[in-house]
Amino acid sequence: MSKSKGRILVIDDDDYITLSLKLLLEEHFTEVTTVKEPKKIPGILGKQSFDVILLDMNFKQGDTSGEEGIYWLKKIKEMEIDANVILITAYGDVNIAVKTIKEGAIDFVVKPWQNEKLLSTIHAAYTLSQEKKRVKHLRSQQKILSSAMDNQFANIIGQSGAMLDVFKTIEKVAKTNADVLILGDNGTGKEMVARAIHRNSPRAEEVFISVDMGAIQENLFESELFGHKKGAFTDAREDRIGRFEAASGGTIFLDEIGNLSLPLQAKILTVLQSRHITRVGTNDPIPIDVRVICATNSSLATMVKEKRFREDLLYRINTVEITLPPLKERIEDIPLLTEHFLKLYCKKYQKEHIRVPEYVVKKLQKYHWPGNIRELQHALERAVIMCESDNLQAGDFAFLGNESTEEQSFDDFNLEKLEEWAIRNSIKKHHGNISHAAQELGLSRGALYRRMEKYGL
Ligand SMILES: Nc1ncnc2c1ncn2[C@@H]1O[C@H](COP(=O)(O)OP(=O)(O)OP(=O)(O)O)[C@@H](O)[C@H]1O
Repeated sequence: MSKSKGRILVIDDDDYITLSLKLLLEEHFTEVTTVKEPKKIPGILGKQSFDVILLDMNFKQGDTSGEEGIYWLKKIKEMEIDANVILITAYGDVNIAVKTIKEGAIDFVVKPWQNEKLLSTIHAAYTLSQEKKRVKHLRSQQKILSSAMDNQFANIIGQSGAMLDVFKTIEKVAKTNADVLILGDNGTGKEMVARAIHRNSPRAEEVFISVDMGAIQENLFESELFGHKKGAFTDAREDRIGRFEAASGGTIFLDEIGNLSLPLQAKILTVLQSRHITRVGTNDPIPIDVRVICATNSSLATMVKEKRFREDLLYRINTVEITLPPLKERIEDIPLLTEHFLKLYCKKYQKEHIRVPEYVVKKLQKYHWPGNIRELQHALERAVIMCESDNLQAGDFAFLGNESTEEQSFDDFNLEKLEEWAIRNSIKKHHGNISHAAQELGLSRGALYRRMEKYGL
């Protein structure tokens, strides 16, 4: 039998016991350390880490109370180490056994032991300590990932009336466990708002699981969301938990809920009503403790009228509704958002000197933004990458560039219109280079900027 990589610590004052345990355990584990005096425990645990600790219960001659073992068990637990403790004694008193388990030992072995039994107890403790380590590792990974995701979603920018209302609602609803439905077109920030609710809720330390309901294949839906048992279907090679169980204690974000077919809507409704899931291939309902936030870009009210969305499901998920207006309806947020993304991408691409002139911001405010904030974000990223001067130009935004390429023919000779036409075309001719355009127009750069601002160029 191959050895486990486990590190075992044996603490017993009896030389015969420590020696025989060392000989036995060294055949099965890579490292076995023995200690005779319990007062050395803090020192050794401070320096080395172990998977399993075998701790004697009585160290003083004639003592059979087990108090000393329990004292040292408490000390070990206080050190918050990963090792699992098994107590070992010559006196198999049930009361003591119960007390030790209560204090955090994972098992209790009576001397004289049977080798097979002792080994299987230690192997179980070792496996458990490996699992504990894995969970700890996954938790810390999850914390890092969540905080990276949260940072990405940390700053919800907005000062428009609509966004100030959204901020107020987030603040009120975050503290509760109420189900929230977030409505809005693509790229308006629905997931960002969902994350903000989670981050400000009592569940903030737990996971936030986002599920794109439109992206899950219909035949895998139940297995993805509720999990499955090994063998439940051809590809179910092992037991797997679903997204609801994975979100346990935290928040589940059901994005694009409007894309669910009617039969799947019925399945989700059952889970939301009963707060239980049943893994595919089993009959055992498992309770779930998750906060549910849904989002969609569809009008669920219209879908209900057209019998494409269940009315009872809508009333189940919309305890609180938050609507995010499209960007073109909150153009007062565009300057702030532009500044925010500019800063972000200037830093990312190490072009920290780039600015956006007022006239470009005005043009951005006139654009209709079908892709909303996501489109603005990508447009700024692209513009920062492409920009060759210190100032972003309308031409750095492909869609604005096109608008300014319209040829204009004049049959009226209004001077202001002619001036605007000359400035627009000169900037275009010089590919957005303001210095060159100013030179050609016979203006200083400052004078050109003032005119560009006047004409909203
Ligand atoms: N108010 C905001 N402030 C700053 N960034 C925002 C804001 N709203 C959205 N964003 C950014 O826009 C992008 C899209 O946001 P998000 O994914 O939350 O939108 P969505 O409505 O969930 O989109 P979809 O419907 O396509 O899933 C993200 O990168 C997000 O960081």
